[in-house]
Amino acid sequence: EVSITKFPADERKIIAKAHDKYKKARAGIINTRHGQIHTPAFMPVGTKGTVKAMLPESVQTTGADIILGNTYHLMLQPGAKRVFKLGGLHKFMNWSKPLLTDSGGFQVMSLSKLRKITEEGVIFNSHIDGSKFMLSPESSTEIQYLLGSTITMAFDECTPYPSTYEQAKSSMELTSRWAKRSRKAFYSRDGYGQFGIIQGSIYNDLRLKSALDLIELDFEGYAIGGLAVGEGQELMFKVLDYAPDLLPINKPRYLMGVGKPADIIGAVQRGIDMFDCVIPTRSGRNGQAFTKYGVVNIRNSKYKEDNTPLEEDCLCPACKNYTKAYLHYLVKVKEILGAMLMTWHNLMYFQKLMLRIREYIAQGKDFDFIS
Ligand SMILES: CNc1nc2c(CCNCC3CCCCC3)c3nc(N)[nH]c(=O)c3cc2[nH]1
Ligand SMILES: [Zn+2]
Repeated sequence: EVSITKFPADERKIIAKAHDKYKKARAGIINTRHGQIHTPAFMPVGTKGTVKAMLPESVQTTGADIILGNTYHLMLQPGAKRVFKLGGLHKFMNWSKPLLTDSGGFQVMSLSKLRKITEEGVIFNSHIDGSKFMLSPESSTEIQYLLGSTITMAFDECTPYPSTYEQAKSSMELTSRWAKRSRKAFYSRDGYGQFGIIQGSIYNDLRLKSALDLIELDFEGYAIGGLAVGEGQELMFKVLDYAPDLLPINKPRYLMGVGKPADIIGAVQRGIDMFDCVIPTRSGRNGQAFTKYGVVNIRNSKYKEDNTPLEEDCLCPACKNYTKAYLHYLVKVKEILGAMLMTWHNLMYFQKLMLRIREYIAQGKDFDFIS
């Protein structure tokens, strides 16, 4: 029977670290209806039903087990009911592996114009044509069902940073009430799961209360929200020094919106299993390549006659068949192939990082220095 098992708890695949600094790092497998997810996992972002500039089969060759769909964009255009009628997002975008969709609240706050937060949900105007929409725990959960998400996120409010204690408290309490309604609206099926999202900003008692409220709802996994919202790495790690431990040890923990390689390594060391971030795709299109030598801004004129690959031992098409000079040229003249090759390399880089982290954990080795 395939289900979103947390980690094969009986086999305790969670490998507690010998070295006390890494005792919270763990490697595991999440079994879903659409295949396995090896954790720690990086999830590329597919904003409008596609990982920009990539074919799904290319995303697969980078090693990604799961990608993100986008509830906010897809509900506006082409509409969740239409995607459902067309066979669901997996079929629509030709991605047969796991799909995680965010609940949409975060995108509404960052993308839509006029919007109003009420107890019921968020009322907003589409950034496309200004028409009026409402996202609520019920409608968000239904939209994610219609899209066919493997992992559905509870509808939450991402508490802005900075927030006073009072602001963070009332925001977290709203998220707890919405989580209850999201859980009630979720149609549970084997191999599919719903994750709760804890809030509480930087206040540890609020983070604890949020975790207790959500643990009661027995989600298949838990996300830590309200981070990577401008607080900076130091403060984020301060919260991560305790927040993951508030969550059930045998269920997946997802840190939303993170992050750069160093952020990912630090968060894995603190017990996080899943990540999503637009950095490899968005910065790739903007000419930034992640390499073992650091970030290469390929538009820099020092590369215009550099006949060497980004990374001599990288197996991606950009490194196997092309030079920095060619990538420099393509990005400068805004050729589509430039976006494709830079994105492909960055996704490969992030997946290689996750693979090495999983290997180091499995071998009981420290993985502080890799990035
Ligand atoms: C970048 N930092 C950050 N992102 C957060 C996100 C979004 C995570 N990424 C979703 C994808 C974005 C691109 C399109 C597809 C969905 C957060 N989402 C929710 N629901 N709650 C957060 O507290 C929450 C907090 C976040 N912090
Ligand atoms: Zn490469």
